[in-house]
Amino acid sequence: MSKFPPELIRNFSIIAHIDHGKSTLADRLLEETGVLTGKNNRSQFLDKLKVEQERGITVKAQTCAMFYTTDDGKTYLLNLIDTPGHVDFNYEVSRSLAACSSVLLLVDSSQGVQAQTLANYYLAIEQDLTIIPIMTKIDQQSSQPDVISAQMEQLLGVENKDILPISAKTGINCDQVIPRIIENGSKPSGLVEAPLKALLFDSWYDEYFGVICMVYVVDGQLKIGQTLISAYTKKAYEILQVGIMHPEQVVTNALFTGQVGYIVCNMRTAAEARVGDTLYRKDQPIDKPLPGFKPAKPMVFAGVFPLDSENDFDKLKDTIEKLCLTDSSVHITRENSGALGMGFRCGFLGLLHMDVFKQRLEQEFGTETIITTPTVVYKVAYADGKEKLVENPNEFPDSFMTRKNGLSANDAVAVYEPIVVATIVCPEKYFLSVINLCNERRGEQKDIVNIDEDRVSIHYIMPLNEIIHDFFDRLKSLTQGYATLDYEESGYQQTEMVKLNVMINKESVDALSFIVPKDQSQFKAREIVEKLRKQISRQMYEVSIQCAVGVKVIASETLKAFRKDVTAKCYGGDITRKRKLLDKQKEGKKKMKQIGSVHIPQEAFLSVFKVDDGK
Ligand SMILES: Nc1nc2c(ncn2[C@@H]2O[C@H](COP(=O)(O)OP(=O)(O)OP(=O)(O)O)[C@@H](O)[C@H]2O)c(=O)[nH]1
Repeated sequence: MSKFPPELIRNFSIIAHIDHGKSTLADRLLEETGVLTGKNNRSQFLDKLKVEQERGITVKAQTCAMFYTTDDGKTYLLNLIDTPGHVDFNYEVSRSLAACSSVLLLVDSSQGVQAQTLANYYLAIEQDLTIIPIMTKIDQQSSQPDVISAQMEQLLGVENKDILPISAKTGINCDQVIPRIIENGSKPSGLVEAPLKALLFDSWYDEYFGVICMVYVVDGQLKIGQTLISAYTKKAYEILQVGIMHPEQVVTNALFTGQVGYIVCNMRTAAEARVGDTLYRKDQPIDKPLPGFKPAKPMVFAGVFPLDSENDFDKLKDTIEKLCLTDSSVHITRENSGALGMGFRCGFLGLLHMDVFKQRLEQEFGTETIITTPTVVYKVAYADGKEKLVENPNEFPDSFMTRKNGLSANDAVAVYEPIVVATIVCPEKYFLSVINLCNERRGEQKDIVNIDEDRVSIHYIMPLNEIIHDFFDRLKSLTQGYATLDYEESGYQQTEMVKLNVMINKESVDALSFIVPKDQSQFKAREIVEKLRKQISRQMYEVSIQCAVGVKVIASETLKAFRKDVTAKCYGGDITRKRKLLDKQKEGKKKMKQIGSVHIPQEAFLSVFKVDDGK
């Protein structure tokens, strides 16, 4: 590819609330520039993963180069960097934005400004990007262009005359989008003659090429055969292939200042490609790396176990390893549970990320897995002043010491939980229900702003633990789907939590223990033992189901002894039929987990893990 001077390059992203039409607009732009032709034209080209197509959401940011020649004969290189829209993936949004100079800020002309529009807008402002406001879906009957433009003016600091109304679906005004990007968007501001500084902003694993890194050449240039150094690890890599995504890999052998493209070098694992890292040339040392990103930090942890731990563990291990090659933001360690056998402790960016991972796992793995109740990472303080991060309920202390003197070093004295600032945008008529829900979930009101006559934007400080347990679903159902949510982590705050231990016939079932606010422990304990009683069928002997905090039992149920006589319906003495039924019963037992002498069906675990606060 010829060397494009930075003034002929525009790197931009499309940012919007989920479902406001980013991918549809991206497809339009690819069509306008001839990237999508009959051969590869399918809707939403940028949404590559199967899960993305099934759920219609973008999970992983994809990038595509386009060429556009203006009336005065100048050819521009436009790099579109698609961004995911869901709250869990905010870190992907910010890392994509670091490769851009401008953003198309897209707002649905009937939905208006939503929680993620605001969150993404602030991310773009923080990074000093030029904002090109676009109002889309104007073909819709429910579209309210005047109301929504006024909202955009008020909340997004844009001028009415700059808002471009379009329909990405029918194509109205879509031909004006690229000219706007060229005229109003900023060019990259790097230094052509300076030593190379390339920002690694995305990576994935390709079965054929291995690790592929997306880079933005901030200063200088890079070429095939050069040796690059990672500013983070100081490891050296030889560039084996360089190119652009157009939309598939197209080899160019070099990338120049301001360009975005991919490199293949001898990186072995996705973990080596650290997003936010600066790559520089071995023969051109640099003073300091580019400012990095906030590293993606797992916020929600859960255990993942095969249903049949004896036979399927290796297969699960292979599948998880394979998935992690393409999604390095999942954090994996081995976990051994007395009840569920060998499995993995996995850390996710949020609940949607966990859900997407689970769905991909089931697609690849082919069978169902057990995912234990998700938990956040607690910080536990000990008497000797040390602190420990706890991501597994089993490592949570059984009790906390309240007295000041006579403590030994290992005594836990306090617990802190992660908190977030949540932004909820909803119609005013649901305002009270939303406030009640937030209060119920231990939230603390920060402020409330009227967006317009009908809608409000509500800010709450909330424990993350309350958000990960079906908060979003409850919010949606209370507001008939109208509320939108975004949240940002905001450190830790001291709290009072206890660990609930579940015991079956006095034996502790590690996989079922979980952490709850102290003042809800009684209610939660009752709920668990009742759920278990319903799910565990009667056995040959009496079974006690108990829930305890430390050694103190706070809820218990007893199942009376009983043998389910599966042959009762077989009148007469057909011994073969009777044998068959008994065999079937035995078979059924195999699908159960044995806790001591008690067989617990998978459904019992699943029912406890299923988030349901009974409201
Ligand atoms: N009527 C109409 N529908 C549109 C338009 N643009 C997008 N849509 C529809 O809106 C829905 C969401 O569009 P997407 O392009 O998938 O939205 P997105 O913002 O990429 O979604 P995420 O990637 O999940 O954030 C789809 O059903 C589109 O067909 C438009 O201009 N007019």
